[in-house]
Amino acid sequence: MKSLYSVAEIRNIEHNMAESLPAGTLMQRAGEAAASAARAILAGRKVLVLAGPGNNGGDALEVAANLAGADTDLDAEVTVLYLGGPAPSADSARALARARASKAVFVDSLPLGRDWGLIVDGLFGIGLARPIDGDMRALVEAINALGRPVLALDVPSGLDADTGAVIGPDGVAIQATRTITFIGDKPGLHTFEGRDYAGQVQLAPLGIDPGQRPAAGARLNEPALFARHLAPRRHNSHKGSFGDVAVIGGAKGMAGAPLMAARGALFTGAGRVFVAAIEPAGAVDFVQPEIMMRDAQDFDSGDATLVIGPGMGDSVTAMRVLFKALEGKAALVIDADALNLIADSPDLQGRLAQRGATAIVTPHPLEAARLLGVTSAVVQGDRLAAARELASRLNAVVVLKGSGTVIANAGGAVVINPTGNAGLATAGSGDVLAGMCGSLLAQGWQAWEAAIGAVWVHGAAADRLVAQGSGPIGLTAGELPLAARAVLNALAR
Ligand SMILES: NC(=O)C1=CN([C@@H]2O[C@H](COP(=O)(O)OP(=O)(O)OC[C@H]3O[C@@H](n4cnc5c(N)ncnc54)[C@H](O)[C@@H]3O)[C@@H](O)[C@H]2O)[C@@H](O)CC1
Ligand SMILES: Nc1ncnc2c1ncn2[C@@H]1O[C@H](COP(=O)(O)OP(=O)(O)O)[C@@H](O)[C@H]1O
Ligand SMILES: [K+]
Repeated sequence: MKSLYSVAEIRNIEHNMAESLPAGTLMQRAGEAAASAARAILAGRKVLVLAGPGNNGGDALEVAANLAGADTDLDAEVTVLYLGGPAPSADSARALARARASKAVFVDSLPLGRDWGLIVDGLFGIGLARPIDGDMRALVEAINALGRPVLALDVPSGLDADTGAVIGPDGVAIQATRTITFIGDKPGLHTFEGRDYAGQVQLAPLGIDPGQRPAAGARLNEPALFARHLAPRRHNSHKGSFGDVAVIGGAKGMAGAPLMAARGALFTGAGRVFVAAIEPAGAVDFVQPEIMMRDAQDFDSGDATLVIGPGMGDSVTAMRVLFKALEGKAALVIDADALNLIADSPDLQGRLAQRGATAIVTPHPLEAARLLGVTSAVVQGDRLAAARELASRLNAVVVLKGSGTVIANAGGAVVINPTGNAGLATAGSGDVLAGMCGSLLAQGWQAWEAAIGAVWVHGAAADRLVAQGSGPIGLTAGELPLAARAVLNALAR
């Protein structure tokens, strides 16, 4: 299981471990792990180590001592820019003495030149308490402008390890190539701005075995979390075995949105797929004639799983079909315009909450903000908290979309999705995801697993397309269903 620990949880683990280990042990282990990570990505002889005033700086000094120690076989020139205060911790003071005794050269400003084979970022870790400003800010900007490989220690300096936001207002953060994070992985490295700043994330548990770590508040999505539903299909099956999905949406001028969702459902294995259009645009979809076209006004969805909202608009008809869907017993995916209608109506919010936890809601940050009555900046400022709060208010599985999609349920479980890329930032990709959620629900998956499974496969489909050269620039939502089919079949095998 890939646990993600909040800063408070990490501090707690540190606190418990400190009692059973000799002083300085964790910092020494951090310094050793980071020095091997540094060797692995070194792209030249010159190494610049940035060491800040706290224990993150102490880690950096350990790295410098290890790379420039008398006994090292590494032919590196290590320069240390030490920005420590007058009272370093005992651990940091010990690390400083070790680094001073090594071949590392200490400087007090950023040396000219840009031929660093590696820059080690030990300015701030999980102790950053306010935006980086003044000279330190200028240093961060200068480092980022160099465009050299950067290994961040624990967290890229300036990034909030809990939320993935650059600590602001108007903050800056180190842009890392790779982040080696200590004791436990952290949510902020995987969502919002975190993926861009952290680069590749590597965990160094520092010898603390999983049994000594309490359960984490969040985890990273992976197929093991939904694997129980990934069975090969039985020979003795028929289209009724894999459920019906009905996508309700498609107001005037928005006929494409429910079709995208319907294709998402069809290509991930739903037995039969309908589009019930608010404004019927045609009797057949000639690109995908398997999809059955109906009029939402008089459509009887029977037992079909409903995906409601793509391109649905806010007409009286839209409101009426949404009301009916919330009253019904069918499993439900609520997306796009349906979310906006619910945001405007405390009555509908109450009905959704009372319905039981069979609904998946798939807001992007602005839709989530409307539902919570805040701005999208507030939602993005703490995506985990926003998803948790929405899941609890709506008593539903919430998929808060965006880089590092956050999935939460009313029981407090939180998962961050690591698949996907900026190729998904294109119109219609959310519709495809909603259809995929509906498809897995229709095939009998539980709401939680349908949501995390669909999000994982949707992102992996985009990653597959990028690996084939079809993105991220110009990737279209219409390409996702076929790629998702390949990903899902590979998992099922
Ligand atoms: N305590 C432990 O057992 C371990 C700690 N480790 C390292 O220690 C780090 C946490 O250390 P700290 O708690 O000392 O925190 P940091 O090193 O992240 O930074 C705290 C220091 O920065 C100052 N500061 C905070 N915000 C500032 C700002 N905006 N501008 C200027 N100064 C600012 C604080 O006054 C304090 O001196 C972790 O991220 C990790 O790298 C590791 O060595 C593993 C073990
Ligand atoms: N930069 C990104 N990285 C990863 N996933 C992204 C990114 N941008 C968008 N996505 C994903 O693409 C989909 C977009 O959905 P949405 O915003 O509803 O768009 P639309 O309504 O146009 O389909 C979501 O699944 C979202 O998580
Ligand atoms: K750092």
